Amino acid sequence: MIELKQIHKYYNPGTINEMCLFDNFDLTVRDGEFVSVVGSNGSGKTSLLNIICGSIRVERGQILMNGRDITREKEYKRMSHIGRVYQNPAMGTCPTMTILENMSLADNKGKLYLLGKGTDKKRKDYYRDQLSLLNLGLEDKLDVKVGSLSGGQRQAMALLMSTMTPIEFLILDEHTAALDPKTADTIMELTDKIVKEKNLTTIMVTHNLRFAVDYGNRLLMMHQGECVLDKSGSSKSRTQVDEILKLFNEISIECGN
Ligand SMILES: Nc1ncnc2c1ncn2[C@@H]1O[C@H](COP(=O)(O)OP(=O)(O)OP(=O)(O)O)[C@@H](O)[C@H]1O
Repeated sequence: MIELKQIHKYYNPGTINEMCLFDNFDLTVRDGEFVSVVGSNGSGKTSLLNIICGSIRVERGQILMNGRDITREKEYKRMSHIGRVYQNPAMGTCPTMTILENMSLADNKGKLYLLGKGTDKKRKDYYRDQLSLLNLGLEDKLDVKVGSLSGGQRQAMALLMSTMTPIEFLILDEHTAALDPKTADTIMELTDKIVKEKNLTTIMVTHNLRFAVDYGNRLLMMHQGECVLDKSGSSKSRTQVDEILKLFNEISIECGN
């Protein structure tokens, strides 16, 4: 479970550009929830993910992970429990290394890793098995540099790599946004499969309202640092894209956009 309690987040505090994004913001994500987060540009979605991952600090409030206060814990420590996939496929993989090296790197997340050390046959077979789940033929290209793969192939690898070690939480930051519609569909199906198989508590920020509606068991809409919609259970499963779009438009009109 992830709990954010009375979070205050200011950008540029003490300057003329000071901006209060979160003012007493609360959110609880329960175990096993797959939360889709939508919202207009600048509504605070990425900041929310950054606060959970420890990439940015908060001025006030508490962040709890399974009841443990991690508010002051460094990002690298938190990330041993969290997998994160970014919008840019280049963020989650190393382009100058081969598929095998990337898999080995992800496999050794959090451990003292010696690049010179070879990967034994058993481990190589395991990587092949994992890669074959992607149905992209990458299991036969272990020696190919990841930089030569397509964006979709790299994002599939980033997803696999971020969920290889035992994690509890998966953070998806517009992870299909840079992909063509068909590849985005494939990656989304793969995401759903991994989330279900590994029973990961997941937060997915997306601008794709169809994905937000079709996947996950909870839907949040953010606006100006607040949750203006929070649907779960049967209410979420009954939600239609049109309904979300209508709310989006109403909010935009209110803001004069
Ligand atoms: N490092 C920063 N310094 C100053 N202001 C920031 C910083 N990061 C974000 N902001 C501001 O905080 C607000 C929320 O930004 P954030 O990136 O969290 O929104 P978002 O909902 O993810 O937007 P988008 O959909 O465009 O990615 C915006 O007004 C943005 O300008």
